[in-house]
Amino acid sequence: MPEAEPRTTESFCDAAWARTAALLDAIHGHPFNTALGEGTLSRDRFVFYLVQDGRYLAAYAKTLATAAARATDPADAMFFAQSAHTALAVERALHTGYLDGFGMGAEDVAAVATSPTCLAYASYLQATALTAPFPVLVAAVLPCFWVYQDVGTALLERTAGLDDHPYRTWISTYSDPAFAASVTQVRRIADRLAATADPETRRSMTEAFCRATEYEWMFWDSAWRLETWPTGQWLTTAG
Ligand SMILES: Cc1ncc(C[n+]2csc(CCO)c2C)c(N)n1
Repeated sequence: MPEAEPRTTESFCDAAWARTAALLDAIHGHPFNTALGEGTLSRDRFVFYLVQDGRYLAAYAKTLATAAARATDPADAMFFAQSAHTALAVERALHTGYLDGFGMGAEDVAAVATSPTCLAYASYLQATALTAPFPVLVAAVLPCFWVYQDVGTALLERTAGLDDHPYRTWISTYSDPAFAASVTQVRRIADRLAATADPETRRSMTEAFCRATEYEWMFWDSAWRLETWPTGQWLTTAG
């Protein structure tokens, strides 16, 4: 009798992270993040990022709330419900604090159109929340946590000792050890679900993880390019 194939011991998260290694390097080395770390990122680009991120967070919180509703394990439901709250409460405070400091009030923010990339990422997450198997939804929300912790920690190392750094508050949010604990938790949930998922679901989980990581790169890139709708010129302004 032929010997059974050895079962792979590599976790879903380790495999997914390895698959996105070059993309993660590209995220770390993106001019937006280099300039953010150096403190030379222009106010325009940072404001663009913050306004779009506010829109993203509203959609992301709904995605997490849907994950809480769909979770069968009460501990998972608690984690996602708590994270939905954090996304809205803590992060919105961060955004509003910066935007107020830049003289951008609620009305100025409301007047900005949601960018194509932000809309695509937010729509992708919300569609996944409503139509994909639960493990695939978890894989899709994972890069948001994980990539930010990775980027935040790297930025903290690069900017250690620079107390007057203009984007210090942003950097410390994502390099906070309490935030690292939430990354560990969501990784554990993803690994547990992947361990019992059928091969097709596991493949879809990897695809969702990669797609969301691509959107993370695109999000920073869209802020760097101050992305607009190429079709905007043909629409009359709202009366
Ligand atoms: C495009 C984009 N991707 C990820 C984050 C980071 N983030 C947003 S909500 C959340 C979890 C709960 O707080 C995390 C880590 C962001 N701000 N913007």
